[in-house]
Amino acid sequence: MKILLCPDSFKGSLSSHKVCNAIKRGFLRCTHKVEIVEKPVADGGEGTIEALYYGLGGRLVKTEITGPLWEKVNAQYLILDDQKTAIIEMAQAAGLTLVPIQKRNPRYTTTFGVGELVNNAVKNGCKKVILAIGGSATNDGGMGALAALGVKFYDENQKLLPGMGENLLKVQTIDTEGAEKAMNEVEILIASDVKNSLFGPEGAASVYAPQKGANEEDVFFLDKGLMHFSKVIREKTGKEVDSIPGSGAAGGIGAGFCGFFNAQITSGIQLIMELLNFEEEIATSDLIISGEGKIDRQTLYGKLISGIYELCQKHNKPLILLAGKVEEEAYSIYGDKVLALFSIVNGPINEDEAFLKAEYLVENTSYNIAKLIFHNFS
Ligand SMILES: Nc1ncnc2c1ncn2[C@@H]1O[C@H](COP(=O)(O)OP(=O)(O)O)[C@@H](O)[C@H]1O
Ligand SMILES: O=C(O)[C@@H](CO)OP(=O)(O)O
Repeated sequence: MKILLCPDSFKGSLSSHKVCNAIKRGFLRCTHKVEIVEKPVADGGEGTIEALYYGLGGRLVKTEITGPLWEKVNAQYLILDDQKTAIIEMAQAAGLTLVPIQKRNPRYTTTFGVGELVNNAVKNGCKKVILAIGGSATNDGGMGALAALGVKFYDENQKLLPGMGENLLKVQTIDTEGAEKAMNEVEILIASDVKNSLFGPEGAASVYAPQKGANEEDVFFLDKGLMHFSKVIREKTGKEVDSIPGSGAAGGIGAGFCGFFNAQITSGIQLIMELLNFEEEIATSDLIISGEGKIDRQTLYGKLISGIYELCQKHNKPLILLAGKVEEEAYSIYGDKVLALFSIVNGPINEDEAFLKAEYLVENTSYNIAKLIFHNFS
């Protein structure tokens, strides 16, 4: 029997890799007569590099770059074995978790470090960059990243503007003369975790800026800024970036890249599943176990598990889901769709305790699942 383990991370408590290990331990406590394949996954946000490094190998490059608050941070990206493809996780340079709660304000955070990572990869010989976006602290339309790659933005007085949400509305002229020439030979594939448009009620600022610390006034200001920014990009390049699905992901960084470089936005989940050869793994497995921190109404809509679920349906394979929390609505929504749905907690414990015991609880639930599967009823 082949069992495929492909959980997302349990945000706040366990990386997807740790969830895999704990499930495996649970099964091995029960039986060794089973082939277990571990494929930790991620949706393009935090944890993407870790999951892809585990699945694809390659070389991790560590470097110091500019963080979202303009301070220095350590980050890493992955160069695949072809030596030409780099995988960059935006959250490493501009992630929300890099900003303490009291300092969160997407008017002042920057994606400058994302541009530095791209530059570093290109200087290391990469011709293709897969940029996984999401989990960001920024709303700068990619202005910071573009600035790090040599694009200059000026206000009406010809004053050079640092790339951040606060300055989007001030951009009057754009100078691409100094842009890195090597970028002309680079293909950028932007793996986006969501499909939002750049501005408006479904845009980057309205939907995601509040979780980054913006108040109502900030949201209004940033939304106007992104609209203006796309207008000046259109005037400069002739490109309409605001209507591209996913241009509103991660504070609009995809829009900026599509405006000035050879970039395309695609679904992060689909891309990661293709890179990790998921369809074949699922088609050749007897049972698939996945999960995430919380299974709720949104789980099957656009999130990573929805992709896994669709492939399980296609190949008629049973899927078991594990989660720290299973919202009540989830049982009625998914109950008939998946083979089983388990919360790992073993009693009315609080979240701190659940996080602390998470590894043990995943292992224990998996042990019990294994006992059920391998019990001989005859
Ligand atoms: N070990 C755990 N036990 C109980 N609840 C958990 C655990 N880990 C994560 N969670 C819950 O899951 C939430 C995160 O949901 P998750 O599905 O992992 O991420 P996302 O926000 O991307 O959907 C956390 O805020 C927490 O409520
Ligand atoms: O970074 C962001 O703006 C959002 C959407 O891309 O990501 P997440 O909701 O995963 O933090």
